[in-house]
Amino acid sequence: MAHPIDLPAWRDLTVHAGEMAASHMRTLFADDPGRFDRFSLRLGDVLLDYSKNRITGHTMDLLIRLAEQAGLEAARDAMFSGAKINTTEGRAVLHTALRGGGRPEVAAVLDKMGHFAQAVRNGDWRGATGKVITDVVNIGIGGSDLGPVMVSEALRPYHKDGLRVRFVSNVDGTHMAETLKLCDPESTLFIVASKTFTTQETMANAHTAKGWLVDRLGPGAVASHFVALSTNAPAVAAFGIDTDHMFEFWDWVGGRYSLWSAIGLSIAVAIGFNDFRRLLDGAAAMDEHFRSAPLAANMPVVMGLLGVWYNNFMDAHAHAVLPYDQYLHRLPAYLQQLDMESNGKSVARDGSAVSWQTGPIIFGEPGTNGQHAFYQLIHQGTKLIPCDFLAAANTHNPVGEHHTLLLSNFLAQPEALMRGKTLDEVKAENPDLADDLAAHRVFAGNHPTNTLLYKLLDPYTLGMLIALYEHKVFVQGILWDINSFDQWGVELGKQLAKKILPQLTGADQPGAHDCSTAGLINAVKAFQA
Ligand SMILES: O=P(O)(O)OC[C@H]1O[C@](O)(CO)[C@@H](O)[C@@H]1O
Repeated sequence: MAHPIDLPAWRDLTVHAGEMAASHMRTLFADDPGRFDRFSLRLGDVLLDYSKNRITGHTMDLLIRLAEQAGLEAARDAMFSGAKINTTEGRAVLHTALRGGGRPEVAAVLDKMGHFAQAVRNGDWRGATGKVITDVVNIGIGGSDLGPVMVSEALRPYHKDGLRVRFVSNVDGTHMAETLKLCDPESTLFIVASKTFTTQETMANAHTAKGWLVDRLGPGAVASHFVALSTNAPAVAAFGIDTDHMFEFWDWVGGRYSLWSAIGLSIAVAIGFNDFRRLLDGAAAMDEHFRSAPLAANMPVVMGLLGVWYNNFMDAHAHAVLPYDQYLHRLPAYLQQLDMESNGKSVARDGSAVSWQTGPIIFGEPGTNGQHAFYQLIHQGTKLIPCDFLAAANTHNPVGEHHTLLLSNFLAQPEALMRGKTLDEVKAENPDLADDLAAHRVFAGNHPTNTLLYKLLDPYTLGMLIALYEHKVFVQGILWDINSFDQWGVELGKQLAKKILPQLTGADQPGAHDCSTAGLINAVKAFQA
């Protein structure tokens, strides 16, 4: 395939971006009262308003043309068909098959997960001394942690009372130590979640948890207090977990796309299998939309293209995710892995170096916390930062006026970012203010936002939202001609950490390091002496 910058639509968009530089969204809205209807999409109980973007109908036409010229539809179909599109690892990319039905091996594992979740929840599965499980600790990192923890937090209203689900990821012993302080070994179940079952952090945490349990209940207790989620049965057995207590998945499920697989077991235990199924069904509905809706009416396609528009034609380097929904407080962290591990690449699919920008920096915090932290820079700084605003129209917690207050902020911020405030408006509000002081109160506006409004954060809707972002990331990967499904960039640090480990613990002198790293190794040892 031609590189994206060589596509005719890329050149047209470059010219068009120059034309758009002089226009302001205020004017676009003033000139077109139908803009909201024209630039919003609805799928079930999810509404995407993308009218507050620096776009016209012509912009969208050109972006769609770019997608067509980049072969987006064929690439999407190749993913769904199971073609080995992860070429650097020779793997298919089939997380959509986990929620679509049709694969007997997927159905069998889901069935096993359902029975297990039910047994833990109703007290049929007990600890070694006969106690009911009250605490479930998921031990995993990256995709084996971020998806489960984000969803588990998001669906707290659906948790079973009296059953606590905890997550340990960091190799920092503090994470495990502080978690174990909260657990009773007799009623704690550990879920060791690792696709490879070799990840250093997870293995260290799993061994520590096993040691803690064995010290208190003896080695015979491991069978009732440990289960594994993995693709690597021999490593699970070598760790000491009976493979009957292993929930399998496959190499065609990428770590950051794995919450729908056995990796979601902690979610199924927390919310019950029926609600886990609803999560999968919501994702499947978004898959079907992505697969069948025309590009111009396709939510993930539109969101992906808008990101490309700012990233590649308007010099934006970051993208903020701003959930006005406390239950989504881990969404930005989850999306950091999904987006940045997928699209943080600088080599095109043919192995050549890219000469265009790829994935943006993703960051965010729940609203309204972010408003009192970093929104200043988004409103008045020198950088263009497109934002996604998310909120539920209805709350699980109708406490006083809170939800209306929250929604008023959720609606006000995108309006403020779009409109801005002119010097004349500042002066009209403050007639006596000197010009040099008034200048500080001016807002340029014209800051782009997407707004995702949904009826209620339930499992189905959450499944739709997550799949929406997965496919958005896919769309962008195709447009940037990169492989969104490998992650070679995590390897070098792992390799070097392995070399440094014996130098920290033994008498070995640090060798083959730069003088900074060697100096720091020696300083650590000196402080520890
Ligand atoms: O599930 P595993 O094999 O322990 O891997 C955990 C994470 O490590 C990575 O390979 C690198 O960060 C992620 O892609 C993955 O989600």
